[in-house]
Amino acid sequence: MPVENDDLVTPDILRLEQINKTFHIKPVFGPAKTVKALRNVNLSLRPGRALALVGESGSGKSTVGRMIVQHHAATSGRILFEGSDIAEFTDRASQSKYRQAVQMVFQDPFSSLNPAHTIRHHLQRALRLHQPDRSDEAAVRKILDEVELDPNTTPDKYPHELSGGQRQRVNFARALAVNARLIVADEPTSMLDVSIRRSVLALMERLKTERGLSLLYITHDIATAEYLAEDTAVMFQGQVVEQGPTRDVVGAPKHSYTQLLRSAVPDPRQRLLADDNGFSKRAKEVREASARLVSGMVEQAPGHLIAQH
Ligand SMILES: Nc1ncnc2c1ncn2[C@@H]1O[C@H](COP(=O)(O)OP(=O)(O)OP(=O)(O)O)[C@@H](O)[C@H]1O
Repeated sequence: MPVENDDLVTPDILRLEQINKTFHIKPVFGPAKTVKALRNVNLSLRPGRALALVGESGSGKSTVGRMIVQHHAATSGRILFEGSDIAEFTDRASQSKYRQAVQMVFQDPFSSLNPAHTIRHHLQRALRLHQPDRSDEAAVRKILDEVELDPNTTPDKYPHELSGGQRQRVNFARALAVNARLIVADEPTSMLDVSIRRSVLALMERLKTERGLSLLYITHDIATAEYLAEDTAVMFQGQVVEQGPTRDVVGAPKHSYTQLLRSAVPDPRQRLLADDNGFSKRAKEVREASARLVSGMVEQAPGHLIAQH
């Protein structure tokens, strides 16, 4: 189907509209503080696609993820899932349906697995709750096979008996067991060995294309966006500074902060010293300019939006 038609008929699975999030911090000592973690964030994700949310530490990426899974409420703005405002999912039935449909995979693959239970227990529990007619051993084996874990040996293992990469695969298997439609993956590969990061990204890509899963892929590594995501949004200090098709945003960035992020892809041979050809000075200037309030987004090419400050 041509993309133009697809654009017309496919509604977003997820949409953030003018999201603001302010944290009020009351330390034991010293004055109370407010942190504007998100400022007027607008994002959208199509079903069966991946959106990469890219930015350095503290830019607000995880806050976006945690708001989508309702760990935090928005200070203002709306989050729409399949067209419905998630703030209106207040009764038990609609909350449970939403928590089934949207699953989060965290950076630490151990954090959401219970060390006292086998992998079979984790998956059967998820299946029993959400797909009771499919909670047998065959279903466990099929899901393990789907995430490329050995269906013969894995069910009896405990989380500590698996590698980090295998544990992360179990987390994706659990999302499949509950029949999730959207996975929010917050730095899912950053605690894994470099050698296996790519295979976990490849698994996510496969779940997207074969299962039709939608993915919000949160990462500080802009280079990996190209591998997985059709669209990319770049955040800095709580604001989206550039967004659009990944081939444009990552391939030909227009905002000076995205360009900085691209140029900062680490080169182990290069150290940022005083004689770094002005890179540090330029980086400081770009960061200062990019932190200013976004006054609007200019459409550079179809769907490719650049913040004006
Ligand atoms: N629960 C909280 N209470 C107070 N401040 C918070 C809370 N969560 C996040 N923040 C603040 O909000 C800002 C954005 O944090 P967030 O964790 O979303 O950034 P991030 O881009 O995901 O960074 P990282 O990759 O380091 O997690 C930071 O200034 C952070 O200190």
